[in-house]
Amino acid sequence: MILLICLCRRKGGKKTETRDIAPAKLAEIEIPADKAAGESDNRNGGALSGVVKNDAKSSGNKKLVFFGNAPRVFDLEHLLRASAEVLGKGTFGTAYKATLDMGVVVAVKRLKDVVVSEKEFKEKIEVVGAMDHQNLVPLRAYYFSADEKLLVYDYMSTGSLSALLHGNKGAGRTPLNWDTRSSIALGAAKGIAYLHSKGPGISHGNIKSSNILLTTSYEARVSDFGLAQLSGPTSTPNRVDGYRAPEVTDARKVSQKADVYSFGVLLLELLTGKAPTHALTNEEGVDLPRWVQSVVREEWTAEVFDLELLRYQNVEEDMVQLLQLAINCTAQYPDKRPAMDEVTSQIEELCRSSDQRT
Ligand SMILES: Nc1ncnc2c1ncn2[C@@H]1O[C@H](COP(=O)(O)OP(=O)(O)OP(=O)(O)O)[C@@H](O)[C@H]1O
Repeated sequence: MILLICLCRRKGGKKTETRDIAPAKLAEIEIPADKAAGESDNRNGGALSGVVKNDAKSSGNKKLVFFGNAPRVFDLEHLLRASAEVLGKGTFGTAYKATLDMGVVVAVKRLKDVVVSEKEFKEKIEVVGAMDHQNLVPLRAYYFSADEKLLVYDYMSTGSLSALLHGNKGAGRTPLNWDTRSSIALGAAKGIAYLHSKGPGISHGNIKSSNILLTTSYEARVSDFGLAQLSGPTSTPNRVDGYRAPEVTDARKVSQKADVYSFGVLLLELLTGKAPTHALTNEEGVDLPRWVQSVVREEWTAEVFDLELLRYQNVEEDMVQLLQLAINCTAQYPDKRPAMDEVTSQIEELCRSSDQRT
């Protein structure tokens, strides 16, 4: 999960956005040992200190460790005093929206089932914190103690692509047009390609629409990078969810080509408006790659595309090309899938051609 943060700060009552994440440079803030209390989970609207465990005393002076050069406008004490609202429970723990008393809003992920030692945790999380790209949600800071592992990210107020696509089907829903969908696809592709560019062993491992977060101008930021390697087998992503590449049997051992498969499913989701679900589960949804390939190409326009997209007829050819790319990404054999930088260039080209047409 990586993050670009728009740290939403209120300065003199005005909301500002900070996006400049510098290459990882650790700065540590001493935290008082007498903070944090309570055991309860899943609180809505209470202080974060009511959620986390009180192990700061027994663990000595634990610190909130920051990444990057952004100004340190809060410390652990502020964070624990923040009012917390549950955003959702994910594979790796619970995410909270935390509003600090000076007006800063951040997202805090409280990790569960961390199996690695403190040393290993630090090594792995520093890799995450070092990622710096405008299409990633930046990890701003972390806290590690015996009982609590907290990650602090920029809070993305527009929420996730999943919520946008599937959350509100009612009359008040804002339709997502082609330009927005294709630029979300491009932003997400760039974020993933950046991760892959950091080395052949680096992959995201949990690409899905709830991990594509959006800025207020609908730019995509990929989140949740690097968490699978911190967790035990029980909390590895439940990838029998339609995004998992067929060759992935252990969700902790993913690959760049498995990310490409998951990204292909994400493209299908953007184009069809349907949530992917594995064919073997009984949940609502469809096995998107299988379903799309069962429809003959001549019927794609009538059968496959989200109805909301059909009003943009001058870009139909681009939609078909993106669908073809999604099918290539979801090829059964990893070697047949394109690399993420190739996927990015193709979407870039598509976006350019759509721009010329509109
Ligand atoms: N930085 C953030 N800003 C705003 N919302 C966020 C942020 N991080 C997570 N969320 C939202 O919080 C909810 C829970 O997120 P979380 O990443 O914990 O689980 P998930 O994406 O549903 O599943 P998984 O753990 O498998 O990725 C999701 O709706 C997600 O979109």
